[in-house]
This record gives sequence, C-alpha cells and structure tokens, in this order.
Amino acid sequence: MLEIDELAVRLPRTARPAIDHISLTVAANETVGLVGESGSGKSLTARAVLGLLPKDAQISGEIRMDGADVLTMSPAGLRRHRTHSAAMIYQDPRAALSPFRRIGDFLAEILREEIGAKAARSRAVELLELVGLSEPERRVRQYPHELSGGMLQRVVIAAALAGEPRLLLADEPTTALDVTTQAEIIGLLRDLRARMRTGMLFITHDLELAATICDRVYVMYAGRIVETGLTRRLFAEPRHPYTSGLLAATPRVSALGTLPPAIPGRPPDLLSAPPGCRFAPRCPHVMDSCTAAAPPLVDGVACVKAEL
Ligand SMILES: Nc1ncnc2c1ncn2[C@@H]1O[C@H](COP(=O)(O)OP(=O)(O)OP(=O)(O)O)[C@@H](O)[C@H]1O
Repeated sequence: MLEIDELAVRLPRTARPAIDHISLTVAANETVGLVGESGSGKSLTARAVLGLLPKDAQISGEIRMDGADVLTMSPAGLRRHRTHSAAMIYQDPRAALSPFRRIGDFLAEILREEIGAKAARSRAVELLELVGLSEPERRVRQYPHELSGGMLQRVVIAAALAGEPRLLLADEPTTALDVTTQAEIIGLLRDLRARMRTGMLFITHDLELAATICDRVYVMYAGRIVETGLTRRLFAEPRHPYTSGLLAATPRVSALGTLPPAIPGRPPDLLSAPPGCRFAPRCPHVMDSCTAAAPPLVDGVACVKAEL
C-alpha cells in the first residue's frame, strides 16, 4: 500500500541528508513501527508521506501510495490523499485543536465540502462514537478545554478517520499522555485497526511500545534505516548494536535489573556527517572498517559486525 523507495531529503545549510536513502513499505492492514531517538528523521518521513516537506528541501527517491506518486501530486490530489488515503495522528492533541472551536465544528469541517454541512455534523457524532467517546451528542458542542488529554487524543483520532483513510500515520500518539491513558489509546488503535482494516505507520522512540502494536519495525538512526524485521525477531535477537542499545535503555525491559544503561553520547546533528556508519562514534563494537564506508542494509541489518 505504501512504498517508500530510496527517499532522500536534504534541508538547506546542512552537512548530510535528514533522510538518507530510506526504503520502507507498509502493506494493507499491516502495522509498521518506525523507531529511533529524537532527531533521527521519523517525523520528517511521515511528513514526506503526506507531501508536507519544507519547500526548500532537496528531495530524491519515490513515495507511492497505492501506486500513486505522492511527490508529484497536485495540491487538490494532496488534499484528497491526506483525508482519504493517508491521515496523520499528531503527538499533542492540544496543539492540533483550536481552543476556540467546538469539537463538532472541528470534525465537521473536514468533510463539509464533500458531503455538506448537515451530513458532516451527523458524521462528527458517529466518529466520536467510533473512537469510544461517551455522550457524543454533548461532546460535539464542547470546547477542547472541557475534555481531558486522553479524550482529546480520541477526537484527533476521530479526525484522522473522517475520510476512512487506508493508512494512519501515528506520530508519537501517546507521548503527551499518562501511562494509563496511553494504554487506552493503544487499545483503541488496535481495535480500530481490526474493525476498519486500516494500515498504520507507528512512530515512536520507544521500542517496547512499538512491540505492543507493530507487526514489523524499522529502526532509524541519523536519517538511515539501520535494522528492520518482524517485531518478535528484533526483540528476541537484535542484530544492530543501536537496536540492542535501544532495548537495553527501555526501563520496562530491564525492570528487574539496575538502572537501564543509556546509549552513551548523542546522535549527530545535521551539521555533522560522520564518515561510514553514523552510529560508529557511539558503538561499543566499533572497528576500523566501520568508519571507512557506510554499511549497506543487507538481510535487514546495516552493520559490519552483523555480517561477520
Ligand atoms: N522544517 C525543518 N527545518 C529545519 N530542520 C528540520 C525541519 N524539520 C526537521 N528538521 C531537522 O531534521 C532532523 C529530523 O527531524 P525529525 O523531526 O524528523 O526527527 P524525529 O526522529 O521525528 O525526532 P522527534 O522524535 O524529536 O520528533 C532533525 O535534526 C530536525 O532538527
């Protein structure tokens, strides 16, 4: 359904591409994770799928959604694409909603042009029901400040579902929520996926959270995919030292041990382009050959050590 092929995105005045020749697929009804630390290029990848890259970015490669080329779509085509084929669920629901607009108006606006004001208003009520909000008739008349963070995230999910998209792009959809509400929202996404048969690209820095919902995972580091595979396999036997580091840094995984060892150091910013493997400066297994050339992704992993 979604095919990203050798996508590269370079922002102005930077030393390396923010997205560096990544290839990624999501099949219909599949949930795929995109995992990595802050700044690795995850959100930019999601924005690329929506055709929302900065105007001054240099872009190469291809993004196809059901065969249609996203990077060359017309503005009207992109508007349709963002409602009916790929819709985004943003991280912070309060930032996605205007404090001055009623919930019902926010939802109805998405479909008003296509189906008319009256039908859009009743569809807003149906959508709130679909995402499990109680008393939807009352909710449509409320303003965002009258709802909790978890309820607002349900409204944002309802908005993404308005056009019955084939793919949901969920960018850290639970980061702004407490742990209990986080579990409820993950439960809702799982339930919706089963009922509506929507595919999902689930973006998170939390590998364990990805494991609770994703069939497959791509691990991203400094703009590149460093490892990919079935979630179960990646968890049981991570092959890239970065994946192992991410797992070891997950508090819930190492709950029985002492404090989780964080990966020492920080990812490179866009103004530096370490030669070879971008993880080499932080890697506990670094060898001379690691900085000579970037290891290609072979058999799901981009690491010289994994090939030995
Ligand atoms: N519009 C922009 N202009 C300049 N730099 C940008 C822009 N958007 C993203 N970047 C940079 O591109 C890199 C990748 O950003 P991106 O938001 O995709 O990372 P991320 O993995 O989603 O991180 P986070 O989890 O913090 O959102 C970062 O270094 C970021 O600062």
